[in-house]
Amino acid sequence: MSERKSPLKVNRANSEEELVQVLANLLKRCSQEALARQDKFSVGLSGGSLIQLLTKALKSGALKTEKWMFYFCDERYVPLDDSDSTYGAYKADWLTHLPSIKDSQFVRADTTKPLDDCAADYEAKVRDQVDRFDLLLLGMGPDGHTCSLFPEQPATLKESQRLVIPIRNSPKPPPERITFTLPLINGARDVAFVVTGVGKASVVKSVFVDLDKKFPAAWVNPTQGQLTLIVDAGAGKEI
Ligand SMILES: O=C1O[C@H](COP(=O)(O)O)[C@@H](O)[C@H](O)[C@H]1O
Repeated sequence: MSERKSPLKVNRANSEEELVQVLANLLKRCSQEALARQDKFSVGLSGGSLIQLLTKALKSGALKTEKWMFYFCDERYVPLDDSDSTYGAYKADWLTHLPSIKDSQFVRADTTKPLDDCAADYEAKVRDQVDRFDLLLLGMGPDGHTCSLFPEQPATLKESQRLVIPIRNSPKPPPERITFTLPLINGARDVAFVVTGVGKASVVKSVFVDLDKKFPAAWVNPTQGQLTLIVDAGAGKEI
């Protein structure tokens, strides 16, 4: 058990429609706050189940996205056109549903470089372009992993210098990835987990109520930012 640096805000949605609306409201608030401070809204994206929910939120929210820049909280080390590529998945979805978002708004990893260089190069891009992320959208697996920080690889949680690291032997395929580290994640202004499905109910309790540090997601604790949990009825069943 350890203390949160700021209170956790929990949003429980009773339907997918409601969850999408909560996500749209979060995007609206964070983008308005960011654009009142500066000329750009920096958002870190995760993959997996978040992709389609975010697409729906962006569609329903009728938000002006010209000044938004999208980064990847983690990325699979595969070619950009591989079906496992998170960038590729967003690109395919948004090309169809959100044509106003341009490819130049994605800051993607160069997976043609060797894995270590790919991570270092992505870190250099982040350091060059972002002082502090305005919003990170995170998912969580049933094993309590977030980004590509897995419970089987606890050393990744101790990283204190690098902001983006390579991952080898990921327990979830594909085995090679790059991921944001805790110093970068916990420096963000807003960090929101979007977690759905009853299969994640018990890990949601372990992470967000018990703060059980054997789960990487429990290490997410923004030092001066807001942490939000958005769950559907299934994932929120035990909290
Ligand atoms: O492999 C990954 O998994 C997590 C969780 O995905 P979900 O489908 O269970 O929501 C995701 O957040 C991460 O970006 C991805 O690389």
